[in-house]
Amino acid sequence: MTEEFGFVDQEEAEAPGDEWESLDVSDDEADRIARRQDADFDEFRIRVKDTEQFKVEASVFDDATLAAVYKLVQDGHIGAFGGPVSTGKEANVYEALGHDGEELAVKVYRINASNFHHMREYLQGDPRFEGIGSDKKKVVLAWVRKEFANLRRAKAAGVRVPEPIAVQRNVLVMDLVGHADDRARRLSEVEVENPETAYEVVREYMRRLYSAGLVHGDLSEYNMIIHEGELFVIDLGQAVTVHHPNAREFLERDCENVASFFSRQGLDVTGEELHEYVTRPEPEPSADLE
Ligand SMILES: Nc1ncnc2c1ncn2[C@@H]1O[C@H](COP(=O)(O)OP(=O)(O)OP(=O)(O)O)[C@@H](O)[C@H]1O
Repeated sequence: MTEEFGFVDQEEAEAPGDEWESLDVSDDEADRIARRQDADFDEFRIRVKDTEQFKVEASVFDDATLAAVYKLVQDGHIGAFGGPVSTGKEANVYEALGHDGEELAVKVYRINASNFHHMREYLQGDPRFEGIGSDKKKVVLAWVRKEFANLRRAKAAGVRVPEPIAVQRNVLVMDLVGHADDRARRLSEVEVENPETAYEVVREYMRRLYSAGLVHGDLSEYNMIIHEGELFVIDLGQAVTVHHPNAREFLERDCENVASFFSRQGLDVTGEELHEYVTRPEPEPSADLE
């Protein structure tokens, strides 16, 4: 970990919930901080912009993004910022330290680089985002909050995902899987010692997600990470509810991707059979047991 932001010792703020009805992305606090004349924020901005890492990352950390990070520091979610874990076209993931030294992953979306037409396809038809409109910033910010809510829902359904901690504007804070010096690896990068067990875990997670009303929508060996033998599902930004008009198509594609990975590991599995397993209704509790 490098480049301390400084530690802001405050009561741990409540992480925002799934209350989509009250979601108002235009009235966002980080935007207000960025616009406001605030001596503390100005000092923070100068301090951060002076560090080597942020000079390099100037395209990601515009003033509004810095203000979002500032708010997360003030709220006690982030204590120190580390280097990048992954740099993508739409988002970068950084290591960070929390309030009590816990290791975090901070995913920062680039509003301008995001493919918002693609995002809109997933948002339109999702009852949580009715009336989202076509304003680019609104769409991207809704996407980030959607990823946060999806992580929560997946976790509540018993799917192993990084614990979501906070979301602010285009910045999502979650638990880091693995450690800064011992990174979690993508399923695609590891040698799967016991593909049968791994497949059973993945198919169970897909079933639990589906029973909780969600379809991942981009599931493959690239969006599952492994640490100390545990498998975590990540990147739930595009996950849609089962009511989405394309939910079936997305689920079929996820099943094909997963089955094709595991057939390459030597298993005799197909996308259809996986789809059947994931969508099979739960058996009713037997009357004998009541
Ligand atoms: N919570 C986490 N803990 C550990 N590593 C993580 C975490 N979240 C993301 N990563 C790492 O960062 C990479 C990118 O994350 P993610 O897939 O969420 O972002 P993305 O921008 O959608 O990436 P891509 O475009 O490559 O799919 C992951 O492959 C993983 O290696």
